[in-house]
Amino acid sequence: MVKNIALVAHDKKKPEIIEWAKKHQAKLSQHNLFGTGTTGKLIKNASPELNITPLKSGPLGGDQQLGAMICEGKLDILFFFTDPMTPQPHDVDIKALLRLSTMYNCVVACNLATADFVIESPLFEEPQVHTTDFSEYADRSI
Ligand SMILES: O=C(CO)COP(=O)(O)O
Repeated sequence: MVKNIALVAHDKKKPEIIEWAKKHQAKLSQHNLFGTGTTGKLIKNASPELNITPLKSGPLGGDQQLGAMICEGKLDILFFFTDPMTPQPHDVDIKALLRLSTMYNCVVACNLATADFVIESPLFEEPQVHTTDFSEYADRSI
């Protein structure tokens, strides 16, 4: 089952996601890949066989673009290697992206250990089954 997958990393975590993507390129290459600008470019340089659709750089709106994809049901998995030790100028966008991921039951891996669990899971190849039950938000316009 082909999935839409995003690859994103903060600057200090970029070497980690580049290596991780290279290690898992055989699996990742079976799916539709998206990346925030800088992360996507660096992964593609290191693993040219990974066809990554580039979005804006994170601080220029890339996180927001991914959030919009999640709202529209167009993203299945978000691999987002975050840096918990460095303040980010677009912190509000990062929080918004992670909030929408939670809201819409998007699979999210924010570190290497979880990324390994997700990509090695038998569910990785299965159709996505988790959707959000919006009935508790019935007073909202969906
Ligand atoms: O800042 C990011 C995610 O919050 C990532 O953006 P870049 O991939 O453009 O560095």
